[in-house]
Amino acid sequence: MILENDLLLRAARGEKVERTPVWLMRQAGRILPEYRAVRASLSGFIELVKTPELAAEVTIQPVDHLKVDAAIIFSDILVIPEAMGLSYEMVEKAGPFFPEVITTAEQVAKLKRVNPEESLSYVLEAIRITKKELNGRVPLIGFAGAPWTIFCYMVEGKGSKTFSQARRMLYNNPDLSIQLLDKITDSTIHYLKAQVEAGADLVQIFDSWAGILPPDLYERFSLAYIEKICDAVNSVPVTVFAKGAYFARKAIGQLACNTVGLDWNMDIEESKQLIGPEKTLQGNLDPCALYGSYDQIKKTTEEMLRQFGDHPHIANLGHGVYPDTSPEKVKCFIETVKEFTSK
Ligand SMILES: Cc1c2[nH]c(c1CCC(=O)O)Cc1[nH]c(c(CCC(=O)O)c1C)Cc1[nH]c(c(CCC(=O)O)c1C)Cc1[nH]c(c(C)c1CCC(=O)O)C2
Repeated sequence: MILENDLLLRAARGEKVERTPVWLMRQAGRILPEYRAVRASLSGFIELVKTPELAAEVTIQPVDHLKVDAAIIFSDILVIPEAMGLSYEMVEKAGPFFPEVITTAEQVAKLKRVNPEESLSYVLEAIRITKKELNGRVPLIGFAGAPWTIFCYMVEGKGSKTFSQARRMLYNNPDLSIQLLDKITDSTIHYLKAQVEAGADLVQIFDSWAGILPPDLYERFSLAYIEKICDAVNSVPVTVFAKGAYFARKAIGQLACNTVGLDWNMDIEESKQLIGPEKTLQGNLDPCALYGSYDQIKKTTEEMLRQFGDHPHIANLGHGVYPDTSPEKVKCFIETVKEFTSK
């Protein structure tokens, strides 16, 4: 299908664009009253993720209400561990929780190789419905967690500031760690390819816990697996967002991806130098900047855009939008990007 607005895809491929495309990580979610209304009618987050018609509806809400240049499929990175046999719960105000965590080789051996058409058919169906309802208005982004970030949740069992159980396994049992990372990587590749077949126009890999590893362990236990995914998924543009991995920017620039996501700690000029001219950069306004006044938001957004200059760029925040951000402030960010870069 021909897209009416394909700015995101052209920018990802490094082509010249009339203006910078803009979307927000976590745009489909609690910032929108329309999302909260759908969510309130259900027993929980996981039910929403598993009901394709409703997942498609909340995926499209930010396109209608915020006028972003892309939709991102409403799902979670944790659907992969669940499809491998490790189910999760989403505890209100606390986040994900896995009743069983991985500690032994027997458990890793028992994990299933994901067949997305079976165990993740609800995501694929949500993608098909979304594509149909978007009707070419904007591209649809698919996604998955990076193997290391998924490993963190499967070993730790919940969110953590340090993920010390997950990091501990890398030191105490590197062989088992590798077996688990291999299995996650294999399933993730199948899953992302299935998303593309279902209609995803670009895919993003979220390595949310990249920043907690020392550089050498990051190369061995995370980047090596992201590299396999980038090599395998080559029919649509790929974005790698490794939060906190400022030490790995040069190596990330060597991956077979199109776009590199920057978090708000990463200096833009330095990132351009390290990552090089071949990659589009995505990001990286501090999500907290959206708590400022309209004038402040406009000023900090314009300053960010000036720093990216004419380097291929997709405007976004440096991480997901915080749930208590006003949608009007989000709109101010989006409109500033559109106005400032159309000049
Ligand atoms: C680490 C991670 C997770 N999930 C995700 C990541 C990587 C990105 C990141 O670093 O933030 C990815 C994710 N999760 C969600 C999306 C939807 C698409 C989008 O709009 O970006 C995406 C891309 C929905 C969600 N995922 C979650 C919610 C909130 C649950 C709700 O609405 O009830 C949403 C909308 C829950 C979730 N899911 C996860 C956590 C830690 C939490 C709890 C924290 C929180 O509540 O925000 C795991």
